[in-house]
Amino acid sequence: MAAVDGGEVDHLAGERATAHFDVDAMKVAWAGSRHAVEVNDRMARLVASDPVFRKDTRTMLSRKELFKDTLKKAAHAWKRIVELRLTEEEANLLRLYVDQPGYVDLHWGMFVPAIKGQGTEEQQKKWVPMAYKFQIIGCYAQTELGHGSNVQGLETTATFDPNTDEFVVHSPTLTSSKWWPGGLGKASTHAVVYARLITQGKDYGIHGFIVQLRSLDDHSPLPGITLGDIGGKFGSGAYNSMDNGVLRFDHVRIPRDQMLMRLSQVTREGKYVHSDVPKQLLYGTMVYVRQTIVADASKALSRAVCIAVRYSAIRKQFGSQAGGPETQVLNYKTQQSRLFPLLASAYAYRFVGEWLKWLYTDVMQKLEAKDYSTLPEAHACTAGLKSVTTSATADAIEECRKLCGGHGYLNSSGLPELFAVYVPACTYEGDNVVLLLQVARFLMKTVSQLASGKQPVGTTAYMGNIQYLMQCKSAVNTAGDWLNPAAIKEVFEARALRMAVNCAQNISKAPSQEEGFSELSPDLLESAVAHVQLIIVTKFFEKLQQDIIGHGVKEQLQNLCNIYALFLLHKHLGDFLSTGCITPKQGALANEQLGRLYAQVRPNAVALVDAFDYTDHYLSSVLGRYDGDVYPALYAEAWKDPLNETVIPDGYQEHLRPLLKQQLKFSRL
Ligand SMILES: CCCCC/C=C\C/C=C\C/C=C\CC/C=C/C(=O)SCCNC(=O)CCNC(=O)[C@H](O)C(C)(C)COP(=O)(O)OP(=O)(O)OC[C@H]1O[C@@H](n2cnc3c(N)ncnc32)[C@H](O)[C@@H]1OP(=O)(O)O
Ligand SMILES: Cc1cc2nc3c(=O)[nH]c(=O)nc-3n(C[C@H](O)[C@H](O)[C@H](O)COP(=O)(O)OP(=O)(O)OC[C@H]3O[C@@H](n4cnc5c(N)ncnc54)[C@H](O)[C@@H]3O)c2cc1C
Repeated sequence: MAAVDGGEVDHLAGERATAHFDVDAMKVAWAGSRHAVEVNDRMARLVASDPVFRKDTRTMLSRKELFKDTLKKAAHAWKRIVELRLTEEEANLLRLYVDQPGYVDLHWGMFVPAIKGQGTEEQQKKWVPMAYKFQIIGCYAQTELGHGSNVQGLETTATFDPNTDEFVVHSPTLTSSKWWPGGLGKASTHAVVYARLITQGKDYGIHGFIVQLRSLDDHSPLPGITLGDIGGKFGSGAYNSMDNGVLRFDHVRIPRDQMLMRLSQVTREGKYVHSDVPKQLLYGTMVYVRQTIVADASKALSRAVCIAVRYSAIRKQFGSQAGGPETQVLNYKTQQSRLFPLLASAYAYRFVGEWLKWLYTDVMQKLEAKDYSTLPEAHACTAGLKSVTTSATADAIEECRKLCGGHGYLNSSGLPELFAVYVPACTYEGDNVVLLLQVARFLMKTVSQLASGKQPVGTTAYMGNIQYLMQCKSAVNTAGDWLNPAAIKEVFEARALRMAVNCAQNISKAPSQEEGFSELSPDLLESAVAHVQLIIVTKFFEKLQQDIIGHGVKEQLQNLCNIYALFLLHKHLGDFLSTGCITPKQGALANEQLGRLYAQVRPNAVALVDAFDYTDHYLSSVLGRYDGDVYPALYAEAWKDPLNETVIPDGYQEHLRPLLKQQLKFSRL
């Protein structure tokens, strides 16, 4: 039981008793190993039991108070990490469970990886130990006021001066101001800055540079540097704990050896030398972070679903006859058909995230061995999965809020803040539409190479089966036939391939490839989504092939996998019908099967969210409490609001009383 701060009575005990599987074994399947369950649990409890990490009044703090609270939590987390000699794995989890975005996320998540990925060994030796000891704090300064998506359009310049062996970093225009980097506004002492490298009069495009921003003595900005926070953001609490910043350079000089030189170098004389590696490795930090964002999607989605499932089991409406009990809203078929696909998606994203981590590690090993062949696929997979999982998760959190009715709209439900903190994931680390267009570009390239006989590999291997997939017809005859993984995989592959081939054919009719791509871009987005959904479905099926232990665990995962796939089929029925992959009758059978699967999930629903093993502290929701004791908690929470500090509100004398008196006068007219 994970709820360290839950009450004595378990109002959900009845729900837990109906589960048909071993919840502890499911925790292992979810976390990836028994070790992962143990370390997650230990770090979550450590955070939950520490009063410094309280967050129940976070949404009521002013921006300044919230920021200071974030600094305090980050410093305290670091103190605990050092005192307890936590491993890197433990420290990362501790920060995750602190659950308050802050400069440390960018320091560990982007600054350090950028230096490790793009710095030479010598540069890593110099900078990484300082970063590891927090002697410096770093951020990732790429985006500018004028350009974010178009990285090649960035305007900041770094001009080499051979007289002094320095780069001169400069912001030539207002739009070249760095804008958005997290941690930049108030906390960072250093940044990895992306700027156009100019040497010997030639512009060599975007490169990374380590730039010191603030004094290590008194934290004041160094000469020539203008720094600040860019202002309040969407929602209460939420991402406002982060100091997203603005940065301008006025001819700031840095030593030549602060250019990140693993991929290309500038010599003492100012000669530009590019190593024999693809230029796109410059984007490596983004690929790394996109991969972690997919894992985060399952975390955020499972959190929202956990709240909505538990509350739906407690909440009762209608159905009372002659004083009998009312119906739990979780028993309504509409509630199930909205909620259970989200539950299934949380599991699907968890497993595809696990696979993506493996893919990323594999590609990195190949890159070390100078094999760059898998780079395009790694880019397409990270970009596509980041895009599809974050968009669906943001929508799902909002759906969970609605599934909790009016109380879901209260900050104390945890859902508004979760949404506000999560929704920028659709934009940062690459706008989701821009990233899907990258996937589409990769797909169009793969389709065009089919004609030349090149066999696609990896996640596009199915395209090699083009003769069959372009004309096959689904053999599904009964609702039960949709439980056959081969039947599902076949229609997902046929849909993805046919959509891609249709796009490629239509592009080829345009005056130019570029015009065709632009004109067809809305269709290309849908084609990219179909391909990415196929990856997620396939990886879920592959997970089921693995050794899954524990009573009933595999059966539950099979149900969830089928729900995920058939829900997508139902939602995108238009794609499957218009490409001729299935008939309307087969579509109806899929929907019939979905209803049956929902009925099988119903008695297991609460246990399936218990398997996420979240503490009440992490959930931070009165509706999602482990013990289900929702109403007293809701009632108590209301009284914590600053508005309830006085019975008569501030402003009564100036603004309410005169109004009430004036109304009296009018009523005499
Ligand atoms: C309640 C509390 C909850 C707690 C919450 C917890 C945590 C929250 C805390 C933190 C959140 C974490 C992170 C937030 C921080 C965010 C950071 C950022 O946003 S950093 C900035 C990110 N910026 C972007 O992503 C920019 C997007 N743009 C691009 O990536 C490129 O410009 C784009 C669109 C790919 C285009 O590239 P470009 O070179 O201009 O052009 P082409 O399209 O022509 O591409 C040329 C070829 O290169 C290939 N390519 C492109 N990218 C890559 C890549 N990354 N890797 C490999 N290859 C790549 C592309 O396919 C082309 O290949 P071909 O020529 O077609 O073969
Ligand atoms: C909370 C948050 C944290 C961030 N943290 C950082 C950070 O730490 N460091 C950093 O460097 N940056 C950071 N960013 C910036 C982020 O990476 C960019 O905002 C993101 O890459 C999107 O770029 P943009 O803002 O230029 O959007 P734009 O590209 O201007 O997007 C505007 C619209 O145009 C559309 N669009 C753009 N190009 C195309 C196209 N080619 N085809 C079709 N449609 C297109 C988009 O889909 C979107 O609808 C952060 C952003 C946010 C919101």
